[in-house]
Amino acid sequence: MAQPVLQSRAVTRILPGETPVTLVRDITLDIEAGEFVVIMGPSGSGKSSLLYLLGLLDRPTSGCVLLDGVDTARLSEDALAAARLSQLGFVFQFHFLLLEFTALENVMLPMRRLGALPAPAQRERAAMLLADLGLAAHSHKRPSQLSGGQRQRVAIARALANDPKVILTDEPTGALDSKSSDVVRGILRDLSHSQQRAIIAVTHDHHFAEAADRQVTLIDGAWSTEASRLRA
Ligand SMILES: Nc1ncnc2c1ncn2[C@@H]1O[C@H](COP(=O)(O)OP(=O)(O)OP(=O)(O)O)[C@@H](O)[C@H]1O
Repeated sequence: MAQPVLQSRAVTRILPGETPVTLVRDITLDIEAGEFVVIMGPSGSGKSSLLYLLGLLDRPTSGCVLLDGVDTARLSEDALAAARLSQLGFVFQFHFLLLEFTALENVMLPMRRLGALPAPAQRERAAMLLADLGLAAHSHKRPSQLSGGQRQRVAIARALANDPKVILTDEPTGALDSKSSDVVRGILRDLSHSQQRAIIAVTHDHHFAEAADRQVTLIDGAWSTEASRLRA
């Protein structure tokens, strides 16, 4: 069987302090290439904390996260940043696009940071990604000239800029109307099934259950019994 693209092994994250706070405990999860996994659970159950750990934005207190079989605990901060830039894509509830840049320039940014392509190729790829997401006519607009759904599609194009294996997304439909939410869920599903990218989505949006391959649930930082049963 193929190596899972992203794995967490008994990951626990405790915030130290006078009263330590356990964000997540003993989380084991394997995510395959092309798999669309949704993480659900009540507010405060640790979903975003887990996504940050899986996205190498935070380090576990114990346990480990493996990216393509590599134990990321061994990586320096610089190496982690390089792995995030080249292998992971992020989409958050609020788009975090740079307001003074056009859609095209926003999508080019991660490519400029990585520096693997010459500028004309970066521009060409950004235009292609925007066109694939139905935004060819909007590539020279700034975020303020776009609708919420269009901005979120630009954010998805930006997440795809460096051709990541994994897309991690936190409430991608949280600020969208139901029509735009349908579009975003469909795009994420297509990215997993047609492009073989692993998609991990944290959400309260129950419509994701229909789009995803697998749903797991956190309660108080740990898998719920039901999720454990599904994993068995
Ligand atoms: N820096 C912090 N200091 C103290 N407590 C924190 C910190 N970050 C998170 N927490 C707590 O850890 C728990 C998990 O938070 P997290 O944001 O991961 O939950 P969540 O499931 O994503 O919530 P929501 O659905 O409301 O976004 C919450 O009880 C939160 O208050």
